[in-house]
Amino acid sequence: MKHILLLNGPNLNLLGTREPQIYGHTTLADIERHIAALGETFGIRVESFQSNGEGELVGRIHRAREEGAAAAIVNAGAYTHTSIALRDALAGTALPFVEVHISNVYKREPFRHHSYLSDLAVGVIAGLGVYGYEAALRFLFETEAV
Ligand SMILES: O=C(O)[C@]1(O)C[C@H](CCCOc2ccccc2)[C@@H](O)[C@H](O)C1
Repeated sequence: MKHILLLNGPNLNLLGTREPQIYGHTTLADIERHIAALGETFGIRVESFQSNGEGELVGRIHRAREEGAAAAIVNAGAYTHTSIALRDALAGTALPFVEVHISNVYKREPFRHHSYLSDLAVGVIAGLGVYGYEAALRFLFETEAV
């Protein structure tokens, strides 16, 4: 069975517990369960990983490629806006990925308007709430990226 990586960055483990006005009430565990279940209907195994550490996220990207992941869904959190290391890991492993943001970062503070990842991504989804993760998975399946 083909597999993909669902990667979530710093503070996304807090989803559903704080700032619901921005990020909603769905927990990360709920997102991971939903995406895994939907992936199964597509014949895709979804491996989920969340870390608050930049280095751990970099290492998980390396491992995904080593293990033959076909693609990734990446919400790098605030590292989106700061991390050349994550950019280099995604570029270096050539893992096709969809960048997802729950909030519409372009309606928020200017420092969230730049991403070190977007030009490497197959596509970017922002502002659709947690539905962005499902849209990313459906896109990867329908376009046979996976
Ligand atoms: O909108 C997104 O998904 C973001 O990637 C979320 C990041 C923040 C994740 C923090 O998530 C929390 C969730 C609940 C409570 C506190 C933080 C933010 O730094 C990006 O600019 C946009």
